[in-house]
Amino acid sequence: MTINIEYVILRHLQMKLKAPFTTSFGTFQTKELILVEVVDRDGVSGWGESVAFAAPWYSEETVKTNWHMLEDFLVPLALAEPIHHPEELAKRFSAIRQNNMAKAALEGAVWDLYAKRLGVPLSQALGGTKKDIEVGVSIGIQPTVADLLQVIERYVAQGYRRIKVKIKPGWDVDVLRNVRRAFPNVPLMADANSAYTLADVDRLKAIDEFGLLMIEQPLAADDLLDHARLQPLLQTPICLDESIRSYDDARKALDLGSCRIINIKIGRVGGLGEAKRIHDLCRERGAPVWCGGMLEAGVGRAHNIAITTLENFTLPGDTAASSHYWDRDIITPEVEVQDGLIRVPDAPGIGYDVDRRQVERYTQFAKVFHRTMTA
Ligand SMILES: O=C(O)CCC(=O)c1ccccc1C(=O)O
Ligand SMILES: [Mg+2]
Repeated sequence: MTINIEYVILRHLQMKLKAPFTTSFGTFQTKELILVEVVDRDGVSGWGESVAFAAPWYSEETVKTNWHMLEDFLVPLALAEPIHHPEELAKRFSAIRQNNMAKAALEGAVWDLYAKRLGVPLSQALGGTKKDIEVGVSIGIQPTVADLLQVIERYVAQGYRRIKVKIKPGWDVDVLRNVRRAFPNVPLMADANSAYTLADVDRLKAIDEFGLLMIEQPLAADDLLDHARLQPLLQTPICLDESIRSYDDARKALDLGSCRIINIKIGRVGGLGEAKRIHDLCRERGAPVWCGGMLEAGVGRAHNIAITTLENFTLPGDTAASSHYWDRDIITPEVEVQDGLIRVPDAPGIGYDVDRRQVERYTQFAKVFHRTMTA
């Protein structure tokens, strides 16, 4: 198949979160994001979403650096020549270092277009087989432990398959003890977002008694070695998030024993193609994976659902319902969770319609890039 992109529209959206979301590194009140629409000669649209945040707390990429990379480098590369397969685009992008979230946003739009042209769901185009996916929910740091227990109660009642709580020094061992006491059987994990160092090893060991599924990214975002030192000292499996930006990072982490589980975020690793390669590697190595979240709007959420249909996504991810984040999402239908499950859509491409009226409402500015006329 040949994809000829006729033009690309970048839109900058701002969406208010229903509730502030607090991690060890800061609080999110609103989400700014870039929506990528690629349109081919027949007027078929493919959609992608940049998951970079407005500020460089989680990673060095931001909404503005993504816009710059897309406008000045990536969109011109995508428009330069026909594309025969989305994987080809990722190869074209490899000349540009890092900037994975910007690359993934455009690559994801091309994957959606590719699957729509084939007339198959994106999940199927990626090789996924599941008809529904099990999901969990990530719960931010709350003002008090009582607040946290109340929030967890609500999500457990909604049927989410596992609860993730954010931790940081001073909001960790006691908090987890209280959560465990109130919910002795709930599948539970904690995400530190790099808030600790090896000097905190005793505090981290103290977490072992709560029988967590895993502890996510306790140490530095760019580290594999200290995590490899830490893992043998803990019973709790380490899951890496921030540290895994490529297939090679995943290979090295598994070789070193830096983790036993990997959180795959499509944006962080540079696209669906790389996400799938990491998934395949982890399957061969017997390491389970799950799909992380970046407070995505509907388009990014749909991509997460599609990749999660691959068989080695055996642990519930962070892809919660649209209504967990937004008063009104940008897709129809919105993503719904019933009994902790999301039904995988079977319409072509991402399988949800982009609601252009809502997109308009949230768009602050946009820019169109046309293929350069030749001959
Ligand atoms: O609900 C979500 O989308 C995931 C929430 C989450 O845990 C998160 C949110 C913002 C930045 C980093 C992370 C993370 O997984 O580390
Ligand atoms: Mg994380």
